[in-house]
Amino acid sequence: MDSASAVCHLPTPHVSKSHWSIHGPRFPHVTKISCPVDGSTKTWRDGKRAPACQSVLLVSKSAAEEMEAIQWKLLPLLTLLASFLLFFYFQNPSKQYQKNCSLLPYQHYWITSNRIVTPHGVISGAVEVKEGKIVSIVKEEEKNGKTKLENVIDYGEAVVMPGLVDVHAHLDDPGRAEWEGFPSGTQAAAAGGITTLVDMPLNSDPSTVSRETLQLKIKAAESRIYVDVGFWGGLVPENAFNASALEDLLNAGVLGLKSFMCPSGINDFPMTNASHIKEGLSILAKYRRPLLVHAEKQLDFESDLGVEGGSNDARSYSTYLKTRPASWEEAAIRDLLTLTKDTRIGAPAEGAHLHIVHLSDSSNSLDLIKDAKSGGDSVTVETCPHYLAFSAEEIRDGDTRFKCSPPIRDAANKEKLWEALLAGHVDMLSSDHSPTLPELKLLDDGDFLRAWGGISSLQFVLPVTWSYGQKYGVTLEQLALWWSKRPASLAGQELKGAIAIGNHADMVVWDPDVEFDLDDDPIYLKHAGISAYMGTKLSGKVSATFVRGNLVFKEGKHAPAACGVPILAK
Ligand SMILES: NC(=O)N[C@H]1NC(=O)NC1=O
Ligand SMILES: [Zn+2]
Ligand SMILES: [Zn+2]
Repeated sequence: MDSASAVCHLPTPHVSKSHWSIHGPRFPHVTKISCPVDGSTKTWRDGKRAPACQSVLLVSKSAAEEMEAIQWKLLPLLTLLASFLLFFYFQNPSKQYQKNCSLLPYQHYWITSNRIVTPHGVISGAVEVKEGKIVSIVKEEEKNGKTKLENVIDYGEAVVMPGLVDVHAHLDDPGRAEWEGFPSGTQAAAAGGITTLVDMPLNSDPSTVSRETLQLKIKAAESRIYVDVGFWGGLVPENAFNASALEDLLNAGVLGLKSFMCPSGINDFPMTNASHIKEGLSILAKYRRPLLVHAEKQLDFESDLGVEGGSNDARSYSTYLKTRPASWEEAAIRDLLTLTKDTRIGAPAEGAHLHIVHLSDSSNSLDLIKDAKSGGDSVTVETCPHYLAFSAEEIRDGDTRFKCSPPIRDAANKEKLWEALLAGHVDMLSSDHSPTLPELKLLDDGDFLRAWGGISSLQFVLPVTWSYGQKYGVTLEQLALWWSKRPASLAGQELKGAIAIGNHADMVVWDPDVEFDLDDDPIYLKHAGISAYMGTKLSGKVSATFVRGNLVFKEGKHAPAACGVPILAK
């Protein structure tokens, strides 16, 4: 080697240690090195070829030759080692990974059932899953005579449906993980057939209102989620008029924004007014992502509280109901719908979309929404299982498990809500799973006015919808539309929400005919006791849940590793 023209090829750290000393803390990809011959130092970026190294010029010719000889001797060994590792990796790309992520020993398999719910109807046949995706769907009659399937899991008469996509859950992590948390919440979701959750920006601490706070969420979710989780960002007065802050939050990957038109119950998540919401919609238009709004507007209400014939007993549900009348929902929705005219085709906020969360009032509020939709506003609305399952008349004094906002209204309202859902005026369902610590539910006092408002339901939403929907003739296709297809589309997840070729293999297997006692089953919610559903029986038992092809839940057990992924918008 001609020492005068020697170029110092930067060695990899382990090979170089005998020739180069590495100093100080190693920042990712940047290391400080020094030359032992002349003591000069440099910073070195991994993998980059360095400029001519004067230090090496001082290395004697024989030393340089020695180095080269060693390198040549090591080369075949290293090549052999590298090919062995590569061979092992490509032969077995997912075995190591899958061993803990899935309760199945393979990644290419077939699921067969007599009731597979597809966008083209319920079929008897087989779904082929490979490396996390659905690669083929074969009807029973088309299968005959074809090659024998391998790795078949036959579910017989059990229903195979797209996994549920719950666009409204409060997992409270980080900061209030003692209320719920990513591990417990996503295990409950998996046990309930939910394969994707979108986490609300409030009830965690801090609220998700900036790039930095979103990053805290993502960090808290890392390796701790059993299903896929996306995040809504908060639209609050602090960021609403700050376009660059909102864009920063949207660029960081939130799937859309969420705001409140009344106090949220969380100090660092203040309510917005119409002008904040207008600003939010104008930014969201560029991103084509939705704004979700809690639509209740406090009015100076003439309440019956304390007047003759009325009761102001805080333990009585009717007292609470009177504090949040349907007119609050109606007033908020009326305001919102003056803004959504801007979302029409050709209007200034075309591309933005407004989604009204947890509608309870099935009367005037719903009529306003219907009109806005028919006028071309980009608007959708969800309701929740608790508004479809319960009615005010049945809620016993002091049973604050049922406290939520907007409140559960009377039985006639519930009937109309079902009608609207069946007629397609309510677009989708969500859990609004919003638990807290049992002591904040004030179960002992039974004070409806002071107890935390929020229903705990995540694990039960599928059997609840099915059981209470029987009376209305709910079909499997409707369930898939309300719980999977439409919410996936709201969240911008076009590869989720349907059993279709090319989609993520997110599926739930459940038995509509099996009735079970909730108290007999393992409950994965952090505080099962505060759920209004405990102590009841439901039909429709989940037996298996697949997330991107991984069998994450089977017969009461979860896969050992939490392999859900955070979903970030691009
Ligand atoms: N902060 C929070 O979770 N609030 C929820 N609880 C509830 O009952 N309705 C809500 O919006
Ligand atoms: Zn809400
Ligand atoms: Zn909520």
